Amino acid sequence: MAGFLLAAIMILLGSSSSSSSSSSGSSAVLEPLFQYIHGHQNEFVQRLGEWVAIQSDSSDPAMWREVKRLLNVTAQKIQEMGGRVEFADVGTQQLASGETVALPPVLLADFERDARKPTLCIYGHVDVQPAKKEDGWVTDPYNLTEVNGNLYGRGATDNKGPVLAWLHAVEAYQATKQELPVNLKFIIEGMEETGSDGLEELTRQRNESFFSDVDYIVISDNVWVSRRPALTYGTRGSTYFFVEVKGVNQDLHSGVWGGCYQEPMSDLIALLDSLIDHSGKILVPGLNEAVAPLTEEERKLYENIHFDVEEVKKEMGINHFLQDTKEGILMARWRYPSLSIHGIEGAFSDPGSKTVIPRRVIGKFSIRQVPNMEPAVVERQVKEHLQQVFTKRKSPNSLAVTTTVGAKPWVADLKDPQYVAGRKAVKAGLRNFIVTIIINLLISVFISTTK
Ligand SMILES: CC(C)C[C@H](NC(=O)CN)C(=O)O
Repeated sequence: MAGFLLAAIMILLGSSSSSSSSSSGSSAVLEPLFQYIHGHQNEFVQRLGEWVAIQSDSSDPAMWREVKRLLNVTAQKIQEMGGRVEFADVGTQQLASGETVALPPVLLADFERDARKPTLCIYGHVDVQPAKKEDGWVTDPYNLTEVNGNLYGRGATDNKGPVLAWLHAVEAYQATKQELPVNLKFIIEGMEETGSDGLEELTRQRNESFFSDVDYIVISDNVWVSRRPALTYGTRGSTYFFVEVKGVNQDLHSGVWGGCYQEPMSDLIALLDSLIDHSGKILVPGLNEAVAPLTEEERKLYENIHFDVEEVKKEMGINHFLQDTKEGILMARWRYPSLSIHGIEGAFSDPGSKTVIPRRVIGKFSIRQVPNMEPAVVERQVKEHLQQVFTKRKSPNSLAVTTTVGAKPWVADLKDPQYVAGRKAVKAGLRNFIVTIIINLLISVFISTTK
């Protein structure tokens, strides 16, 4: 929690060092800010606990009321700090049942503007993906719990903590009567975890209004590679697949019916197994061909990235990576496509045994895509491949493949002035932070020796 807040402060201070504002990233600003943060740590964590307790699961339309509740809580906090808020309508979604429902709105907010300062727009989301204790959580996912100095709760990192960190940074500036070095705007959504329905269209519509004076957008919705600050300059895209195999019209007892007909689950397992091999290679024909080739310049970038393979192995409990080198592992995570199987709906997954043969199962997997892959092409390639495998099995069951999400990959130019400024800002913020820590240490040593 303190890490997110620190990162937010670092960015604000970093931005101030390049603006003409009288505020500066000196210890005169930092000192009261850090004191305020230190003194309100429990309150901040308690607020994060309240946010985590709101089950804002955007994958379930029945839970959208909770998504809206948290958007309201966020708006209220912004208003209490003097911000203006607007809930922008982003249309409707048709559910599998055929019913059409209104999507949770997107929260747009801003604070009083000073024309001499640059304007920073913070993007964040307050929705989460489903989480149940049975999924393997050690603690209740919706009850923020501290274990060995770390806070665990659904959405604590992705993305409630970072959104709150920004709000707490504003609170700290205001409470200590420090002038914010930038103008701030917020765009907070509640549908990110299911593909940000309506968001792209909204940003287009508001390009000439809400976004017209925005100089920089900050997306605090990613993780650092190590404990060193990191700027994300690209993310992989994603297409989410549902593979439905339907058999008879009721679940059957394996002792009574097993052996006399083709079970949907066997078809599904064969289909899922045809997607990827033991080395992580995606077996869908044509899919890897679109991947942008690795240039020497790009390869070199990976050499300097701090990522301690042995430490990560220990921390994550991974005893073997599919790649042999740090660079190979990072490239597999960032610049090559990957395919992950997430679950099977309709299959028995509770503890204990059950001898039922499910009549209908839906396999779920997703493909992370990279430049120059096109979600529409990937979708076609996967559907054709699955159909071919299914046809070869001569199964009497029925197959249906559908998709959601379809997010394109993006990669920014690291030499773009905004990234150059971002790097400088992080360095400046970090330098100021370290200087303040040293000054504080020296002061406390001086006080204790003169007592
Ligand atoms: C489009 C995806 C389903 C969204 C999801 N986003 C995040 O995790 C962002 N922190 C993802 O799985 O990438």
